[in-house]
Amino acid sequence: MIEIPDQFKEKFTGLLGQEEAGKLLDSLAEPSKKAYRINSLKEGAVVYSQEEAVPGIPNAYYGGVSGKDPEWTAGMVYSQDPAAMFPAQAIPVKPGDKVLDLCAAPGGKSTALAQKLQGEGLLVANEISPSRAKILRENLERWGVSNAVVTNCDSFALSARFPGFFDAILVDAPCSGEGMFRKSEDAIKYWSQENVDLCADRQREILTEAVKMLKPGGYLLYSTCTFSPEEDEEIVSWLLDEYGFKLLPIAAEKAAPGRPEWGNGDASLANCARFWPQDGVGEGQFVASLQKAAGEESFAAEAGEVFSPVRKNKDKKKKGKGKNKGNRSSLERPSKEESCYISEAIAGFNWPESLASWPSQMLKSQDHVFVPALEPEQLKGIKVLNNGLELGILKKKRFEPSHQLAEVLGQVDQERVVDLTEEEYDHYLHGESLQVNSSLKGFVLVSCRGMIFSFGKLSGKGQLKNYYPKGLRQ
Ligand SMILES: C[S@@+](CC[C@H](N)C(=O)[O-])C[C@H]1O[C@@H](n2cnc3c(N)ncnc32)[C@H](O)[C@@H]1O
Repeated sequence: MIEIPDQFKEKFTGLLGQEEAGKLLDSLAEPSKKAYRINSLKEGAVVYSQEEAVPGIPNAYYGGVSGKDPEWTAGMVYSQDPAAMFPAQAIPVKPGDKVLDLCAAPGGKSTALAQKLQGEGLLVANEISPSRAKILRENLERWGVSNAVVTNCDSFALSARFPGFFDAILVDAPCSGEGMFRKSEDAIKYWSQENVDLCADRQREILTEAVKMLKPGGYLLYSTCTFSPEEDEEIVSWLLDEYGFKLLPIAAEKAAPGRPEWGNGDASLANCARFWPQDGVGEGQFVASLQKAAGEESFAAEAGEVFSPVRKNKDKKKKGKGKNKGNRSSLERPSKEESCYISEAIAGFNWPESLASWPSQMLKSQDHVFVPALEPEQLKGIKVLNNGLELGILKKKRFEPSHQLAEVLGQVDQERVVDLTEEEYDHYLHGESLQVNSSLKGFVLVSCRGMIFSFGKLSGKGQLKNYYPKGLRQ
């Protein structure tokens, strides 16, 4: 391991005292903690040990997972630092809410937020880096999320489109990464006080835009994986002073409280949660759960723009004329003939309840057919990687269902499934076609140990054509 910088040691000895700083530095020489979450949107038994639960996080356990296992390819599990599970757990989100994850890649927190929404409402998952946004999209796809919009832009572009729009916003800010010292040599190599200060400036910049997008009374969750007060208590103090937020307590038994004296002295800063590696939960993490004052003028109302997500709450579904009808003039609906190809190709599959009305919601953009999570008009000027559920692609007089659809259909029991042996599964992941024992014909879902991870196409004589995406093959 690379040597921890002396300036870091001195800084934290000054802040924590000799004894506590000694514990922190000793813990940085220990191996990092591995853990994983089980996807409650899908059913299935995972083989990994569930002996040691991560305290305070439902369906989360200590232990490693492999990206080659069906548990992973079928989106049953997500590998995540246990302390990093707390931000998404702490933010109050319920099905039907409109939620923004502003700095979202690779998607640990977005997948957890999608679980809380249970397919109802909207998740906008944004990432500024194009390569990381692609990974974010893949992770949400694997998780079987159909009510998310994955965007690739900066916070300014988003705030211009979504004033006063969101019920809850998670800002897991880019930071100096001191809490990642055990996991990443780069975090140590590039650490400097100058970088800490630069990160703090960028965090204020990102949060300024986040605040504009939050409804009055909405929730803001701010988190970092760093220890420096400049990026933690000082930022939260600024939010309290500048915007009148209220700090909410966080249920995290093993976390240490925030340090009011490291910020503006406001006693409520103790409501923040600090995870230190020496506490034994996981890596370093800082979490602050805030609520915006209610009754403030809504930016959305001022701007005269109030949009709704396409997916409604189950109990709020409108019968007859849909509210979203009529504002899609610029978008095409598949023709009758195309709708027939689509229905034919995907007949016989069971759909999650939240997507029950997909046939009346689908739209076409060139050859791509999708069920939007948000009216596309609202996303003008924003780089969108995915809006809702990509159903598939229209080819000459036929339709090919998408990989995302396979992962979404994996949420519910299916009859049109071919379950592969572990050996067959390995071949399928490589991209090979297989001879299997099945009399089914046409598109089928492909699983291993009962976990659906792909589409395939059967010839009727047991020849299974491989539809596992080329970019994901291993
Ligand atoms: C701590 S990571 C996010 C981890 C993620 N929330 C998760 O749980 O998987 C911070 C992310 O913010 C991104 N980022 C950096 N500057 C940004 C900006 N101005 N707006 C949005 N995202 C930004 C980084 O590329 C990085 O992916």
